[in-house]
Amino acid sequence: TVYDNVTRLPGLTFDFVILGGGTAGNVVAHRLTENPAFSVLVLEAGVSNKDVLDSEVPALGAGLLVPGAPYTWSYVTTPQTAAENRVLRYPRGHLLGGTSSINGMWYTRGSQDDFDRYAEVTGDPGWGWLAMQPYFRKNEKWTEPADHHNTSGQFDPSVHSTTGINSVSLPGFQWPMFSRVIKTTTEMPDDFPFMLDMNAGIPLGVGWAQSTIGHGARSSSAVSYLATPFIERPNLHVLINAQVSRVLSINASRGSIHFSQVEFSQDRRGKHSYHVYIFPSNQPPTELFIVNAAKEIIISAGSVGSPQILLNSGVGDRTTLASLGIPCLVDNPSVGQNLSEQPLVSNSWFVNSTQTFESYTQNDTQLTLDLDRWNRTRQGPLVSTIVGGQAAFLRISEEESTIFQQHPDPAAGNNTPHIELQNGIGLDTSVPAEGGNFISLQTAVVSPASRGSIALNTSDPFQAPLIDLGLFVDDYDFFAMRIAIKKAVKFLSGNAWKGYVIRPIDDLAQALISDDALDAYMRNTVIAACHIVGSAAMSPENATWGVVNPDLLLKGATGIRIIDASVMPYIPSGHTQAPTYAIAERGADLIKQKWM
Ligand SMILES: Cc1cc2nc3c(=O)[nH]c(=O)nc-3n(C[C@H](O)[C@H](O)[C@H](O)COP(=O)(O)OP(=O)(O)OC[C@H]3O[C@@H](n4cnc5c(N)ncnc54)[C@H](O)[C@@H]3O)c2cc1C
Repeated sequence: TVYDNVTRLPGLTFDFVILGGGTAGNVVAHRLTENPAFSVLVLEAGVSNKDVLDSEVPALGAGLLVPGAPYTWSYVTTPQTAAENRVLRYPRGHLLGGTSSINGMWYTRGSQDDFDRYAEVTGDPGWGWLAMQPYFRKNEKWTEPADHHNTSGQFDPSVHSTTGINSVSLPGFQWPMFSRVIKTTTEMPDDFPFMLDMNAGIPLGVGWAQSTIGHGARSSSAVSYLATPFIERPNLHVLINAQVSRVLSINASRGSIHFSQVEFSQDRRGKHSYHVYIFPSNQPPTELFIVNAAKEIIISAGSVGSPQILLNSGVGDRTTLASLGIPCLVDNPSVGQNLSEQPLVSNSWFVNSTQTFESYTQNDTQLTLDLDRWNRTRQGPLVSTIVGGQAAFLRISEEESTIFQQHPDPAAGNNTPHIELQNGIGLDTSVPAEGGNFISLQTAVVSPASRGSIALNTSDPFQAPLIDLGLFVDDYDFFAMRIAIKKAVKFLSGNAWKGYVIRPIDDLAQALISDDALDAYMRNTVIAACHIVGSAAMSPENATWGVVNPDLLLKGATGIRIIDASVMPYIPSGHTQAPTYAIAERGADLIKQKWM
C-alpha cells in the first residue's frame, strides 16, 4: 500500500526500513516482500508517481525538470571551478521511482571491464561481469518496440531476458536521423563501426539505443517493481512525503554502534528549519517521527541523499562533523568523497528537415494531436525520447593521442569506452527566436578522471547538501571532451548527412574556429550527464577507504546497508540506471541470504 500520512501506517516497527523509494529502493522492497514473513516500510521524500503524464510519456520527460515542479529535488551544484565557476542545476527524482521516474531512460549496462574492476577493487568476485549477469536478467524484461518494427540486426537476443520485471525496448518511432546514423557506420567503419548490442559486455562502436520503455511508456522502478499486484502485498508499506533526516542508534556508545531507528518528517519541502521532535508519545505527532527496523535499515537515497543521511547521523569525517556541531558516531572520512560524474556537452546543428522535435516545441497543435495518438494507441513520435535513438561509445586510440603516456587511463580496460556521442532529434536547449529544426550530438566523457564530493552545508538535515561534481577538474577529462567533439564533427561530415545537415548552430560554429575557442565553449557549456556514483563506495572489508563492505553493510557500525548508485567505486562507462538495478537485485539477495 502507498500511504501519504504516517498516521495511516499499520505500526511503527518493521523488519526492514528502506530510505528512498527510488530506482534501487523499490527493487529491494519488491524482492524482500517476496517473502511474506518480512515486513517492509519504504520512506520516500517525494510525491506519488501516479498520473504524472510527463513521467509516463517518454518524449515529455523534460517537463519534469522544470524548476519549481515537485518531481525533482531543487539542487544546484557548487561553483564548478574548471567550468567558469558556473553553478548548475542538478536534478534528482523526487517522486516514487526516484530518478528512474525522471531520467532519459537509456538502458546501458556498462562494460565487462567495469564490473570486473568492481570485483577486483572490492575483492568480491560476485561483483564481476559474469557473476552479475543473472541480476541484469532478473531486472530486464525485453519488450517489443511500440511500432513493432522488425528488430533483427538491431540487438543480440542472447544477452537479454524476457522474464524480468523492468521493460526494455528499442526505439518505437523511426526519425529520419536514425537511418543516416546507421549509414555512417558503413561509410566510416574504421572510425564508427556498427555495434550489434551495447549491452553485451564490449560497448564499442555505434549501436541502437535500448530504453526502459514498455509499450510506448516509461518503465520506472515504481511502474515495474511496485506495479499491481506487488504493491498490494500485505507486508509492503510505502510512505510518501516522508523525508528522512537521520538514522539513530539507541544507547550509542563508542565502539559498538547499532542503528535501528529512522527519524523523518512529512512535507518538509520548502521548509528550512529543524525542530526537536515530539514522538513517540500519545500526543498527535508533530514535525518529526521515528520508526524502528527490527532487522536492517537500507539506505537507498541515491548518490546525494545517502551520504547526506549518513553525515546528518554522525557517520563521516570526525573533524568536519565537529565543525558543524554534529556528534560523530562513526569516524569515516570517505563518506561523500570519491564522487564521480560524466561531463557532457550538447552540440547542435541546423537541419534541412521538418521532422525533428521542433515539430512540437514550435507547434502546440501537433503536440496535441500526437498526445491524443499516444493516449489512444501508445504509438507515434512521443513513444521515445528526444535523445535516445543511437549512441557511439568510442575509445581514444594511441594514434589519436599520446595522452596515456602522461596520464593513467581512467577507463576500466581495453573493452571500455572513453567517450560517448548520443544523437538527439532536436535542440535540447531553447529554440532560437528565428526558429529552425535541429539535431544534436551530445558528447560525454564516460570514463572520467575527475572526482567531486557531497558535503553538509549546515547541521540542519533538511537543507540541501553541497554538491561538487568536480567537472573538468582533472585536465584529462577536458582533453577527452575535446576529442569527443571533434569526433562528433567528423561523424556528421560523412555523405549520409549531405543535404541534411545545414550548419552548426552559432555557438558551436564559433567554437570550431580555433582550439582556444573550443576550450572556451567547453568550459562555458559543459553540464553533467547526471550519472553521479561513488559517494558511499564499497571497498574490501579491511580497507582504509570506502563506506560499505562488499556485502553493502556500512563499515564501523551494524544495522545499515546501503544499496543504490552511491556504492559503485567507479562510474560505469555508460549510463547508470541498469548497473544500479543490477546492484539492487544482488543487494536484495545478500539481505535474503542473511535473514532467510
Ligand atoms: C535528468 C537525468 C537523466 C538521466 N538519464 C539517464 C538515462 O537515460 N539512463 C541511465 O541509465 N541513467 C540516467 N540517469 C541516471 C540514473 O537515473 C541514476 O543513476 C539512477 O536512477 C540512480 O538510482 P538510485 O537508486 O541511486 O537513486 P534514485 O533513483 O535517485 O533514488 C533515491 C530516492 O531516494 C529519495 N530520497 C533522497 N533523499 C531522501 C531522504 N532524505 N528521505 C527520503 N527519501 C529520500 C529520492 O527522492 C529518490 O526517490 C539520469 C539521471 C538524471 C537526473
